[in-house]
Amino acid sequence: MTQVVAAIIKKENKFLLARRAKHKVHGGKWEFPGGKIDLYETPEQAVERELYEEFKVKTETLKHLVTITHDYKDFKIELMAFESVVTEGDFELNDHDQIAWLSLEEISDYELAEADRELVDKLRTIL
Ligand SMILES: Nc1nc2c([nH]c(=O)n2[C@@H]2O[C@H](COP(=O)(O)OP(=O)(O)OP(=O)(O)O)[C@@H](O)[C@H]2O)c(=O)[nH]1
Repeated sequence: MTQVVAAIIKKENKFLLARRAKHKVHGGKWEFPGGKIDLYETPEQAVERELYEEFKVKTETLKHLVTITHDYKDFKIELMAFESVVTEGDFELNDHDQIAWLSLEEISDYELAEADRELVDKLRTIL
């Protein structure tokens, strides 16, 4: 099972989502930014590294919020979501073609990565 981390970044009741670039696996789908955990890395280090690679922003990981698993048939992921805050930098797009700040209601209108529907449902109950 592939371990993936995702950052939940909240600003005035809106959450940061990013759209995966067309050429990537699940291209065109919206997700919470993050990626696979590298060998010898903690989940927190992975979130912070990914956010820097993807957007050139520095973040601090506050706490683990929820973990879900999803079976994409050809691979299975364990998706761990962490509450993060941006401490430095302005968003620059590298791996995504768009970002958006959305309320939990607005998120329903976006085409999410399959695994994220359950994640959003869980977030609704705790945030
Ligand atoms: N970052 C992120 N990935 C997600 C989410 N939901 C979800 O199904 N995934 C899936 O988890 C996997 C994460 O891989 P990735 O491609 O973003 O990770 P990476 O940057 O480390 O990988 P790469 O360097 O191989 O491209 C992808 O298959 C992605 O579609 C989510 O909310 N955030």
